[in-house]
Amino acid sequence: MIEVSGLTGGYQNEDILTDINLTINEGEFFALIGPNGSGKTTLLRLMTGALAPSGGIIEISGKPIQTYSPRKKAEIMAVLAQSSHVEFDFSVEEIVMLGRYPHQKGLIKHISRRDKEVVSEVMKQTEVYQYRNKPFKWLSGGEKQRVLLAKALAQEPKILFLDEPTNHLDVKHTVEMLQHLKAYQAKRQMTIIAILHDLNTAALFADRFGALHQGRLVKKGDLSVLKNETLLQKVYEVDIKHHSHPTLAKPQMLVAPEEMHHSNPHALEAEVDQNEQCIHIAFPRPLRVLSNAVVGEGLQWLCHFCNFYVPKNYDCSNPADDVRKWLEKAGIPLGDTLGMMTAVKLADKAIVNEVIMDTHIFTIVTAGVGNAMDITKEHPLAEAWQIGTINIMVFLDEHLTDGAFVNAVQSATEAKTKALVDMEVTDPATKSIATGTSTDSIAIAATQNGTPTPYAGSGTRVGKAIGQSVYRAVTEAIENYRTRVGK
Ligand SMILES: Nc1ncnc2c1ncn2[C@@H]1O[C@H](COP(=O)(O)OP(=O)(O)OP(=O)(O)O)[C@@H](O)[C@H]1O
Repeated sequence: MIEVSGLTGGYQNEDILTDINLTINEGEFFALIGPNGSGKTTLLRLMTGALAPSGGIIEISGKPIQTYSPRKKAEIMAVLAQSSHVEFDFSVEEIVMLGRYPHQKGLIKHISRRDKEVVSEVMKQTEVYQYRNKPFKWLSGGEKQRVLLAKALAQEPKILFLDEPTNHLDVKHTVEMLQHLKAYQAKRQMTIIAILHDLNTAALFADRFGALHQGRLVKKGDLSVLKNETLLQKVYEVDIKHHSHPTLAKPQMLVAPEEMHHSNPHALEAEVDQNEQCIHIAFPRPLRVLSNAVVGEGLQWLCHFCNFYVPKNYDCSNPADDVRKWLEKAGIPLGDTLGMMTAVKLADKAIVNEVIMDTHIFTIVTAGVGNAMDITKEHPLAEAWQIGTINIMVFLDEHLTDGAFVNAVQSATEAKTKALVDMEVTDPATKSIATGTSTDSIAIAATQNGTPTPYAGSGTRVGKAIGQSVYRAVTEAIENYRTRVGK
């Protein structure tokens, strides 16, 4: 365990760090974060005993760092410093072997079998084994960094200090190095203290975090440190937003430069293009979208919105691939596009494009009610995937928060269901009023102009605009459908 209390220190009588108090537990991965010049390296140097503090105490396993002999320190801790320039004519293996020095006993050091085993193991772990006979100076920056990490690991330290260990490493080697370190750490209960500039990497691999700002440790704690946008904004002096990693319970940070938040005043002036196969709505700039569409699902920024017609006997074994093929054929850029499917004739579509309660809102709906369902009643589940029949796309000139997007889906769904009630659409299986159809799709797309709106439920201006627009569009689309099929 490392205990830092009341630590003050710096260079040539100038204190860089003031009153640092910190406990780092055995076996944890502690990340030091903070902007350039905030004092991270200075803190690391003080903790390793390379710099003498001007005040305060640093204890390692209950003993002040000053009481450790250099040899004892080298036995328990290893340091991978920032930009270590070793340009001697050593081979990679010789450099890594230097890490074994503290473990070699006697006046005349000799390389033991164990030394050889450890060196070869760490070279394999850091993927430098294949370069073992090469001169170190021939290696690339990233390869050198991995060799120096291997040297540090060869020391078999209890505590590993890393100053920007992923400097020079590409994405693959960054992830691999930190994964190896985590595995190694778990095996040996090694404590890692690392300066990490990349907050996303820190979020993925570190257990706890300390944020330095102008020589003070302004926050320490778990992932909540990285989720604290106000803190990060103060420390880094740039707007940082966090969002959730799509597959891991970890936050990821995104920088949002102020000057890039441009106004988008004509964003709802879309071009609508329609033929028998597809309705294509194209916006000149991307809209933020929440959707369950076949292609473009989740939260995304998209410019193109397509609703494809498919016949009732369409083979739906791979709808996303089909939509991608159709988009490619039509020359519509896949990465910018949302794609839905419907078995309803596209000519039955309804468009409501107006300003409701100060909100410019444009809703387009295709609606067939052949597979209408009452969601509250027990039903045999549909055996095969069926094509969505009420497809709703809502475009708004509003700025919705993520929560407001969810509210907007709620509002649109309530309005759809009200339309089904008023149109007396029934579930053929239960004979009760339907709440939707079995495979409905929805997209809420907003320009994100203006001040963020946190709510879009039925008690809000935006929610009411969505409700009225969707109600009218669904009603008209069902009327069109019924007129065509003669029901
Ligand atoms: N050897 C030195 N002598 C005098 N001042 C120094 C020395 N090394 C660093 N400093 C100063 O101490 C302050 C903190 O530097 P430090 O290297 O600890 O910051 P850092 O947070 O690690 O920055 P970076 O992210 O840029 O590596 C800086 O203002 C720096 O100029």
